[in-house]
Amino acid sequence: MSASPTELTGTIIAAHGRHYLADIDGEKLQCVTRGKKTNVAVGDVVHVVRTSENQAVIERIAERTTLLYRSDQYKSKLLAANISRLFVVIATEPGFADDLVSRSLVACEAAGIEAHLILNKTDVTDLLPRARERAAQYSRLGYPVHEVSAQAHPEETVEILKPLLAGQSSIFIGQSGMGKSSLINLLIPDADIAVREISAALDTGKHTTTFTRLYWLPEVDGKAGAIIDSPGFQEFGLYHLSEGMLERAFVEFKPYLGGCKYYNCRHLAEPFCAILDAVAAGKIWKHRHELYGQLLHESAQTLY
Ligand SMILES: Nc1nc2c(ncn2[C@@H]2O[C@H](COP(=O)(O)OP(=O)(O)OP(=O)(O)O)[C@@H](O)[C@H]2O)c(=O)[nH]1
Ligand SMILES: [Zn+2]
Repeated sequence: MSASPTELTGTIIAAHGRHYLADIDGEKLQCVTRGKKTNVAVGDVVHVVRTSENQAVIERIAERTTLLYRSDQYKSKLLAANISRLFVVIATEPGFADDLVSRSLVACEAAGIEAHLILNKTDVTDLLPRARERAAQYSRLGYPVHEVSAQAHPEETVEILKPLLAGQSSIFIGQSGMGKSSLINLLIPDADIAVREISAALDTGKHTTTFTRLYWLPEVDGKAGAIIDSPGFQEFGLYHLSEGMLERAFVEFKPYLGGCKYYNCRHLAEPFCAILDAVAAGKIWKHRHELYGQLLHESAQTLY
C-alpha cells in the first residue's frame, strides 16, 4: 500500500512512554499513537499525519525486518525495530552477568538479528585475562568478540567498530557501567547535542538517560547506517519465546536437535536426550543449559 498524499513517512528516533519522535527527512515531529497503542518501537518506519506544526499522529507502521523485545509475565516491551546487528557491551569491570549476555543472544537468535560482543576497558589489564576467558565462551559459540578501550584507546576503538557499523542498523545494549555511553559518544561525536534536542522535543525533562534513541551514521557507499542506544538494563525477560523457539535460539543445541529419543523431548530430564548427553559430555556449557531450563519455565508463566 502506498502512502496517501496527506501521509508523511519517517523513522522513529526516540521513544519515551507513549511519546515518540519521528524523523521525517530531517524534520523532527512529536508523535502519538491512536488510542492507547504502544506497539511502536525506535527504528520503526511509520506513516504519520501532521496535526500541528511539530506534531503528528502515527497511522501505520511499515512492515518490520526484525523486532527485538523483552517481556515479563504480564507484558512485552519493544526494544527496537528493523535492526540488523546487536552489540552486547561487556567490560573487565564492573563484572558482567552471563545470564544477561546469554538472554540478549537468545533474543537475537529468536528475532533473526546478528549478535556481537564488545569487551570494553581492556586497559584494566589485571582483570583482562579473566574477562577474556569469559568472553571466549561466547566466541566458541560463534559470536564475534571485539576488544576495545573507549577511554585509553579511543582512535583504535573507532577503527575497530566503524566497519562493523557501516551500512547496518545496530543496537548497543549492556548493563550499567560497561561503557556503552562512552562508546556511543566516540562513534557519534554530536550525541550529547542530539540527546538534548530529543529530550527537549519529547519534553522528558531531566529523565534524559531513560529513553531509547536512534542516531544516524554518515552514509557509506550510499548506505545509511544507524545506532540505537538503549538504557542500561538489569533484567532481560523472555517470557514471550515459545518452547520451539527456545531450543532453536540456543545455537549450540543445533547439532543435537532431532537426536533425542522422544520427538517432543524438552531436554530437561528425559531419558536418551541428545542435548542432556552433550551437557554431560561437556560439549554444551552447563550454564547455558540451565538458562534454557529457566527460560522454558518463564515461557510457561505468561499471562497474556
Ligand atoms: N578504565 C576504563 N574505564 C572506562 C572505559 N570506558 C568507560 N569507562 C568508564 O566506565 C564508567 C561507565 O562508563 P559509561 O560510558 O557511563 O557506561 P554506561 O555503560 O553507559 O553506563 P550507564 O550510563 O550507567 O548505562 C565511566 O566512569 C567511564 O569513564 C575504558 O575503556 N576504560
Ligand atoms: Zn532432548
